[in-house]
Amino acid sequence: MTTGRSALRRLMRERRREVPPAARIGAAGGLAAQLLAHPLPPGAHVAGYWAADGEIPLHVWQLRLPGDVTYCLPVLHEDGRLRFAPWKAGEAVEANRYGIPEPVVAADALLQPERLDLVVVPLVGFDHRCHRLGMGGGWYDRSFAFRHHAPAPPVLVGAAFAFQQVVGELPSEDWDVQLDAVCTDLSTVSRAT
Ligand SMILES: Nc1nc2c(c(=O)[nH]1)N(C=O)[C@@H](CNc1ccc(C(=O)N[C@@H](CCC(=O)O)C(=O)O)cc1)CN2
Ligand SMILES: Nc1ncnc2c1ncn2[C@@H]1O[C@H](COP(=O)(O)OP(=O)(O)OP(=O)(O)O)[C@@H](O)[C@H]1O
Repeated sequence: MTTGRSALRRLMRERRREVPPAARIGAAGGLAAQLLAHPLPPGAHVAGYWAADGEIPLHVWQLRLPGDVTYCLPVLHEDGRLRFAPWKAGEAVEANRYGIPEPVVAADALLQPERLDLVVVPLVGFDHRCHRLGMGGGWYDRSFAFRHHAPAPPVLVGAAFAFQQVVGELPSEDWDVQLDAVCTDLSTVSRAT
């Protein structure tokens, strides 16, 4: 069902980009409230993303995180798996090959995906089973493939506008990593256990 996936991806990306600025800012606040309901261990390492292509923004959540939490952003790595770099507002970033800013840090400051407690995962579409349709690079699926056989942490929580939930079920592939939950501006959908 590769065609189904690419047509849906195009449609959802268009809808995401069409959200007016005021609605986008309001949605970021609603999303933050949903995300903050997830308990974090003391000194947690969490990953967000730098919103691009109309994605729901994470800045409100980032600003409201407890002071002992380390916020990280994804960094593309040549082995096809993401690394995560601690990042605070104002620190240096550089556009990656997709034009998405990523922190400029020394290699030894990068964290492996396994090191994180909570990962907020960008997505294009999701369904009631917490299956995810991403941008099509397979980055999150490769990086968190270990979650097929291992329990959380990291807890994987998708972030989306409520309208990104599809009716019915997404066509899925063997490699798709199911999310533990998806938070939207309006509510949280949890994976059936
Ligand atoms: N904000 C954000 N950061 C992220 C992701 C994401 O979805 N959102 N990723 C989630 O995996 C990774 C990057 N994956 C991406 C995969 C494809 C495209 C993309 O725009 N593709 C273009 C054409 C490809 C190209 O230019 O080579 C397109 O589809 O139009 C962007 C990011 C890591 N960082
Ligand atoms: N665990 C894996 N091992 C090897 N290749 C993988 C794995 N997971 C995904 N891929 C590859 O990644 C490609 C893209 O996958 P898919 O279309 O599901 O990406 P996506 O989840 O939408 O993207 P992203 O995570 O970048 O947002 C697939 O064609 C597949 O070949």
